[in-house]
Amino acid sequence: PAPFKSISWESLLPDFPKGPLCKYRKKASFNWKEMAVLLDGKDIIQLKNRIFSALESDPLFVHHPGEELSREKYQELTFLRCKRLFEYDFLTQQEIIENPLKIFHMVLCIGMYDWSPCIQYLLHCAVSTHLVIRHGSNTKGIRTTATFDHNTQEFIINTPDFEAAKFWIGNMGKHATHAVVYAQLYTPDGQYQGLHSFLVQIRDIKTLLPIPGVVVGDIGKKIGQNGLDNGFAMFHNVRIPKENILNIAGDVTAEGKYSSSVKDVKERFSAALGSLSSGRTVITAVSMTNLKLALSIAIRFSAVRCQFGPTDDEEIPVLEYQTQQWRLLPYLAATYALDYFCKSLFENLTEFYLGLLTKQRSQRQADIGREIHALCAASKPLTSWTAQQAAQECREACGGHGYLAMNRLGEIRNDNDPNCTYEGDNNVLLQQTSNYLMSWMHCIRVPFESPFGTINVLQDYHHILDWKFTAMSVEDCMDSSVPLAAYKWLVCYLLRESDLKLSKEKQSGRSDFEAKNNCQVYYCRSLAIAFIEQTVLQRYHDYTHDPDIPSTLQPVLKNLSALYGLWSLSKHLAVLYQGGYASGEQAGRFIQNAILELCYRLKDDAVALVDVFAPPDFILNSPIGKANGELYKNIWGEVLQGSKTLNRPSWWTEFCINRPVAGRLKSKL
Ligand SMILES: CCCCCCCCCCCCCCCCCCCCCCCC(=O)SCCNC(=O)CCNC(=O)[C@H](O)C(C)(C)COP(=O)(O)OP(=O)(O)OC[C@H]1O[C@@H](n2cnc3c(N)ncnc32)[C@H](O)[C@@H]1OP(=O)(O)O
Ligand SMILES: Cc1cc2nc3c(=O)[nH]c(=O)nc-3n(C[C@H](O)[C@H](O)[C@H](O)COP(=O)(O)OP(=O)(O)OC[C@H]3O[C@@H](n4cnc5c(N)ncnc54)[C@H](O)[C@@H]3O)c2cc1C
Repeated sequence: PAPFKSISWESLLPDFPKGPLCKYRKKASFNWKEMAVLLDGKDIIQLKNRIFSALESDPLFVHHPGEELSREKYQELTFLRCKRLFEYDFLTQQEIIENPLKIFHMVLCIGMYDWSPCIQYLLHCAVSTHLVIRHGSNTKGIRTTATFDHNTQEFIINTPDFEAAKFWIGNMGKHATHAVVYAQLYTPDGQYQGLHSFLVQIRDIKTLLPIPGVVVGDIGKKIGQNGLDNGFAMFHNVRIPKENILNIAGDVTAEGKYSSSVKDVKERFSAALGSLSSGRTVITAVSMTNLKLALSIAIRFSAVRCQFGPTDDEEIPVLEYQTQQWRLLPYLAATYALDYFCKSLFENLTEFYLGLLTKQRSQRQADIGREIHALCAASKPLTSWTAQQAAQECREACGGHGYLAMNRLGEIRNDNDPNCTYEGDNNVLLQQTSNYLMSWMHCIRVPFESPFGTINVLQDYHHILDWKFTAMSVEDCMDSSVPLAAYKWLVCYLLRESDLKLSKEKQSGRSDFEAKNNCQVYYCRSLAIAFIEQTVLQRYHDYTHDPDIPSTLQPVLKNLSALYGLWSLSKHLAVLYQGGYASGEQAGRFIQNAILELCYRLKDDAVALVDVFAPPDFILNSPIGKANGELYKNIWGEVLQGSKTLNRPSWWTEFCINRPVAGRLKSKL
């Protein structure tokens, strides 16, 4: 990040309008602008400002308060906005090469406005990764085939039946003309060669009508993201040129012989699916961004909305209540920890991609691929579920106003929901992470490390299993080193227990498949979750305790780190006791009291902490979340903009004239 002193705050981060939120802003222990510059740096803040102001000034992105768009209209508008994003072309190639993290910020800025155009745009950009890949979770079981015909030098793509249809595919419902189709490859000798991807034209580029042999259409209304057109497709012996195989995993010669630099079918499978890691990393960040949106709204609301008070004539902001603090502030801490984690994961991903681009074939490159896969297969579940729970908590934390669609919490919740499912169902993905961790069990006795160091904790496995909770007071628990130590024990313990359970299952005669199935709940699933929480906390703890962090910001950052760690850990208290890490009444009580104390200490910083990451009002688009904190004026302003707010309903005669005759239709039997 750029150094603090060289920056002009006025141009980069303008002050917020005066209003009811000033009271809390004045109480903050730190300067929110200094924090924003520390976390993002001047360059990224400028990029964000550029994108936000382009969207705000563009009539195509204007909001339509009080207006219900039909799905067809919303899809059309989304497509126009997506086209406009291509016209803006916010980043030059040079900028991306110099700082790939800018792609990440660009995507999230657009998504803060609306995920539908953002994802549509991403999917168009990412056509080279995977527009279509579908047999649900079990990708090995995809039944679409690609058979090479060496007489015509074409692949024949075929969907055997309706159940094998591609379904859910983004952009495919109405407008995609080409798709990347994953299919099982067969060579003319009848040999099966595994999963490969192919570029297939599905619609005519001039008329948008389907190509002969392709049945393609829209799957219908979804719970959220309705600007996006998700579709289905079936292929009836559709012929595509030989060059359309995307030869990541292997290729076919003109004579129909299969060749691949990766000999092992299993490795080819991983290579074919490797691109999914980028999607999962992006979705981790998308979910974290939803946390930012939901919390910006709920915390600003809570700082202004007053209910009850110590005396009859004094009402206090609901943020002053312990419950409200405990419901919201741990999610605020999670947002900071996950934001940092997302950036670091993206950097890991960039290293992986650079290796791919420079055709690295080293062991390290392969290990990076495995580690990234294990990390994002658990970070996507962690972050999407955290955002899901937070969106609901924020909705309720804003009371009735949270349920008003104009305040956007419902949209955030519904648009976040599929993050738990697409690019791999969360529960299915967690198994990938636990498989990876279990695979390290055989190395436990020799020195080992992973490229990003996330499994290095296992080097001290035997020693860590003897650790105990040693804090002697609440004050002792106020640093993230305490939950971090507990997490290290938890990961080692759950790894040992999962391994033991698997061995027992196998010893009792169960097949490998059955044995694994019987270890899912309370063992492997908990292991994967504990591992990713520990990794997020480790990275955030290291960051917040770095001596280079300005002393003006370090106390609040350390509080956030401690709160995130303790709050996440508190969900595992039963296992900490069960496994003997904690004992007696005090341990649990210290953790609970430390959480409450940290919430209390952070409450006066909460508004400033959301000011750091909240997008401008136009982007946040929530009257109760506006930066001026004028809750009631903002709500009224929006309510009165509805074109029919004060109108008599078109069906008024049904009420006033055609009155019901009570009991007229009652059964006479
Ligand atoms: C300068 C350079 C800068 C570069 C920067 C990079 C920038 C990148 C930006 C890119 C943007 C990307 C855009 C994405 C847009 C995202 C926006 C959101 C839009 C969402 C749209 C939704 C799209 C979809 O949903 S697509 C469909 C996705 N479908 C799935 O995910 C299916 C889920 N199922 C699976 O993935 C698999 O089948 C799985 C994992 C369940 C495997 O099950 P199975 O039991 O059959 O196999 P295993 O025996 O467990 O595995 C065998 C072996 O393979 C390894 N492996 C599996 N997957 C992977 C992988 N992805 N990567 C690596 N390795 C993998 C597995 O670990 C096993 O290995 P072993 O060693 O044998 O254990
Ligand atoms: C909004 C949206 C957009 C999408 N866009 C695309 C797209 O562009 N391209 C694309 O290809 N796909 C897309 N998808 C599909 C998506 O990738 C799949 O829905 C996802 O991978 C989950 O697969 P599934 O629906 O078959 O669920 P299933 O696998 O049928 O899962 C059903 C339930 O069974 C459980 N389950 C399954 N297997 C196991 C197991 N082994 N152990 C324990 N539990 C298990 C799951 O946890 C889940 O709760 C999209 C989905 C959505 C919701």
